[in-house]
Amino acid sequence: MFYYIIALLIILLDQLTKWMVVHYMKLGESIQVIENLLYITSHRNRGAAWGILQGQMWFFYIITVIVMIGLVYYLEKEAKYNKLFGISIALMLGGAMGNFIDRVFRKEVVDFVNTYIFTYDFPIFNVADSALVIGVGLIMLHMLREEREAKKNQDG
Ligand SMILES: CCC[C@@H]1OC(=O)[C@@H](C)C[C@H](C)CCCCC(=O)CCC[C@@H](CC)/C=C/C=C(\COC)CC[C@@H](O)[C@@H](O)C[C@H](O)CNC1=O
Repeated sequence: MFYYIIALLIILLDQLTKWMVVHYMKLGESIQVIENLLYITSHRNRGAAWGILQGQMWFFYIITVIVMIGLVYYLEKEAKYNKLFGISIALMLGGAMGNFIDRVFRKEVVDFVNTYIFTYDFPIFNVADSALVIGVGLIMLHMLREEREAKKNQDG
């Protein structure tokens, strides 16, 4: 149950930030936060990461529903016994849901975090994307840790 609250908090934070960008900024408007590093730019994306698959909403609905069913399944089956794994699933669940809500109600995803990493203009993303990427990263950490433990047990 605790993990669903994390997912819910991610969804609320994601939707709140997107709502503020939509209501207080014009499309394309940019606010500098840290010069040459971080800007808040009001942006919309009808695709997935890097704008791939523009407008393929049905594809996104199907993929997102499959991803969320898989995440809930793992959360119920495995993650109850492992905090790190549970939190990463919850982050991904919240992130997937955040963008899913945009795709259903807005038919596009609101993005606003505009970072220039080493002058490369990284695609503009949002809280939901960050939760997804952090969740993916934590899952990899969890798998590495499990592998190391398994090896240690094997070596005796
Ligand atoms: C983060 C997943 C993208 C997110 O997937 C989702 O919603 C999921 C739940 C549903 C998708 C239809 C299915 C996964 C597609 C996988 C994918 O796309 C490859 C992901 C690579 C990833 C490594 C894990 C890199 C990171 C990229 C970015 C995020 O950097 C922080 C750039 C984000 C900007 O292009 C922004 O415009 C995107 C826009 O907000 C819509 N977001 C999505 O489609």
